[in-house]
Amino acid sequence: MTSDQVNLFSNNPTNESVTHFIVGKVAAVFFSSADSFYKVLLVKVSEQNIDWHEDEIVVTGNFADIQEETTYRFTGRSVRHPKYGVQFQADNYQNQTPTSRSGLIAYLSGSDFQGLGRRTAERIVDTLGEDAIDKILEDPTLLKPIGLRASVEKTLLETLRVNNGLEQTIIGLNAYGFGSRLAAAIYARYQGDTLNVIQENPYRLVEDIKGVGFKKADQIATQLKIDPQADSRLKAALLTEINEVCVQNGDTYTTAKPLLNATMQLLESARHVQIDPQKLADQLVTLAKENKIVGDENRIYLSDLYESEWKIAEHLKRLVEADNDGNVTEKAVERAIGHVAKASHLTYDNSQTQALKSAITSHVFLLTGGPGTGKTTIIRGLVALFAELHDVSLDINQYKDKPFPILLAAPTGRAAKRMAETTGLPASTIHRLLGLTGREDGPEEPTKDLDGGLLIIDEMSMVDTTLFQILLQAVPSHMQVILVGDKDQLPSVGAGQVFHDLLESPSLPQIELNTIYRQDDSSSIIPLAHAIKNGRLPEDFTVNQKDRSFIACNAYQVNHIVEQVVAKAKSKGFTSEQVQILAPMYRGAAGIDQLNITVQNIFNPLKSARQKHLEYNGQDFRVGDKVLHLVNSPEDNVFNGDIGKIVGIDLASDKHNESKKDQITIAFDQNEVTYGRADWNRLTLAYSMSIHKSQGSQFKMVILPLVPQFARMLQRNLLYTAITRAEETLILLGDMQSFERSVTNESVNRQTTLTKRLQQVFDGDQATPAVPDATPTSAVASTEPAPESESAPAEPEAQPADSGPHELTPALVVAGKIDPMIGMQGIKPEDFMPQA
Ligand SMILES: Nc1ncnc2c1ncn2[C@@H]1O[C@H](COP(=O)(O)OP(=O)(O)OP(=O)(O)O)[C@@H](O)[C@H]1O
Repeated sequence: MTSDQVNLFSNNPTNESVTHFIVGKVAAVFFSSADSFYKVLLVKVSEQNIDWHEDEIVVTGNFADIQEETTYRFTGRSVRHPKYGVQFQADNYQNQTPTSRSGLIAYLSGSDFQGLGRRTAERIVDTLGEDAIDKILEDPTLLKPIGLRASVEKTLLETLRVNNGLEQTIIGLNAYGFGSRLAAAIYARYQGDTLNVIQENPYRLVEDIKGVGFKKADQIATQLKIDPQADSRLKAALLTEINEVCVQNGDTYTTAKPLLNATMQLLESARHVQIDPQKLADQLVTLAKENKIVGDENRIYLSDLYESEWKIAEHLKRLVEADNDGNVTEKAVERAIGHVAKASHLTYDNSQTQALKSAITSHVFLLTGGPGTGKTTIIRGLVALFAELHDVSLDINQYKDKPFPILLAAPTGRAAKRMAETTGLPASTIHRLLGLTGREDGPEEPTKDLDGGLLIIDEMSMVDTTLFQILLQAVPSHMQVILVGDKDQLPSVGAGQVFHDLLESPSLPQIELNTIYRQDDSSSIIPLAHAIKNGRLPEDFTVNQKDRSFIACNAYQVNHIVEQVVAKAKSKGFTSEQVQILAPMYRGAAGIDQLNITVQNIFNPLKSARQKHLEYNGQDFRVGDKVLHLVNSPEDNVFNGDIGKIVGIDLASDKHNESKKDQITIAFDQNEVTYGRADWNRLTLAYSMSIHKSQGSQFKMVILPLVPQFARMLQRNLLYTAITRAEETLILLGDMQSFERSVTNESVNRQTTLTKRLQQVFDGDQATPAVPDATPTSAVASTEPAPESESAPAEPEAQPADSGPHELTPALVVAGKIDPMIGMQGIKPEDFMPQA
């Protein structure tokens, strides 16, 4: 028994030195959690030391692979459940393999081991002794002298491994410090090989298991005394840092110098060792050879992002050049636009008319424009136009057993909801449209194939490279695709600046709407947005308007002013859902964290010491709090950025709390979700939130502090995105210089190569990047059959339209089409050594 198994003394109220246990056969598994090892079992008790006088007992705990009708030894403690009475809460368990001669013979000749009779079982025990099972597991060749039939020997080994190995694996994973969720994920990946894999190369976990970072793997490696200069360690650190750089900056590639510098720092600080720079440079090249990264000129990409950019370009070319022009004449389009304008009582201006015409006759079309310029109006118009020109009904009741021919989608739940409201038609998140969970690892995810004639994506600026590639892959060639967004908003959270890059391409038809229509109600927020977009603050910026005001203050005054403004808003009837504080950073006197506490105490103060509340991570959660969900949880139908309200808090100590665990229940628009402690890191108070998290949402009143402390973040697109979240009232606070700085600080473009790929693919210029000595390759699959050669098989021809997933290019690098070493030649340690 490992030390992990004896971890319950402290829970034993009566006798500090006794390990409580139950031995018994599992009669039934009452409950088995889908995403962890948690199970509730009914056990027929054969032995125990907990003063239990009944035949059966309910045992709960984290168990990997419990077999019914198998005997286990559970260690833990008995607890009294308010509803179900006494249960045994197991901290650990072990398959109870019999150790006496007769027990062992009975076990081996029992129903678990097909084809093994009593006589053979006796022979095994007589030959190998009473610890036969351990010996066999250690060295299966010991069975040879017994002379078992091959199939019997195989079953015997497999069963012994299942019965005895899994618990050991889970115990081993626990010893490495993995909790139930991660242990389940790791076991699911490596099965019976789990501990071997970890012992051999714990750094594999970084690549294979989401949620295991370099530092965790490095800790295990230290435990295992793995050499800090080991290749596997250097490679894992390099991959971690490429990811980090791309995630942090939103770039799709990096270059050798910053990458190698950051990696060096990670490697040296984590284990206090000096790393040989030449070895690190060598491993970068090895990673390229292993197709995990790609070098192109001086750029270094993760293979997935590299391929995604190429594939986006190729899919767009496939769509643009698809042979799907119906017989819609220009005249018919003009006539239909007239009908639609009349029905909506609008006179479209020139660029709007042009947008409608172009969009409805293009295979792919991009529409951008600031707030109030008519993007939604055009989406509505296009839906009506499409319906008229293709003679389809917009009555969703007529599509009970067939798909609706127009697909509307947006990157977030809130944006999709707005789209549905403004069009009166079904709209969904892109993830839901594609049947994705949001936990996808890479661009190779299988998705649903889309069905219909027209796809409109709103809030396109929020769509990242990977998601866009997955989306395009699912679009059949006959489908028209219209991408709508505001190019001046912040780019996606994930890598890339897809909408920006697409708009840079002359090969994609596009229109920018510039005339502002939503001004009739004397809104001054929209003109402010347009002024900011054009790089200036209006003259009247500090003059209070009906719908916006500016309050000059420093960082240390922000909190107090927000307090006053929110208290006043509350007294005027504003609810916490309607008032949103936005800020660029979490820390500091004017940061999100501090403002959350302040505003929480106005909208939802703790009224008495006896009121239920739970503290977590410096936040105090109370019933009635507005909270933000931070990750995608498709199993609960809640997604990153969803805002909800706490409707219940259950404390473990509550008399009536059957779960005996601390829990928070939150009502979202769509459903209620209960979070156990392990999931609280998915939540944060949402009275104040980051501008990035607010993308795709709008609020009646927005309060925005900008102070010099946020200097690092102050950029034009950040300010622009923040103020365009305000529907009716905008309160700006801070100092003029910070606002001026934001406006003049033109947003820095991310490092991406999508525009370049579009140009290369559309121009048919798919030649090898110009690198001396690089193996000559064709960078992307051409739609023309590739010349046959011995080494590279002929490229399959482009798939015919609408034939399932649109996988034009096989994994480029993997298929040997791209030399992963391009750009890697000649990388020398001095290229990335810190400057003296
Ligand atoms: N040609 C037009 N004539 C009159 N009103 C118009 C015209 N185009 C748009 N509008 C009106 O202007 C307002 C803003 O338009 P719309 O909501 O389509 O803009 P938007 O670009 O989607 O704005 P946002 O991005 O802020 O949601 C709406 O009330 C709309 O009816």
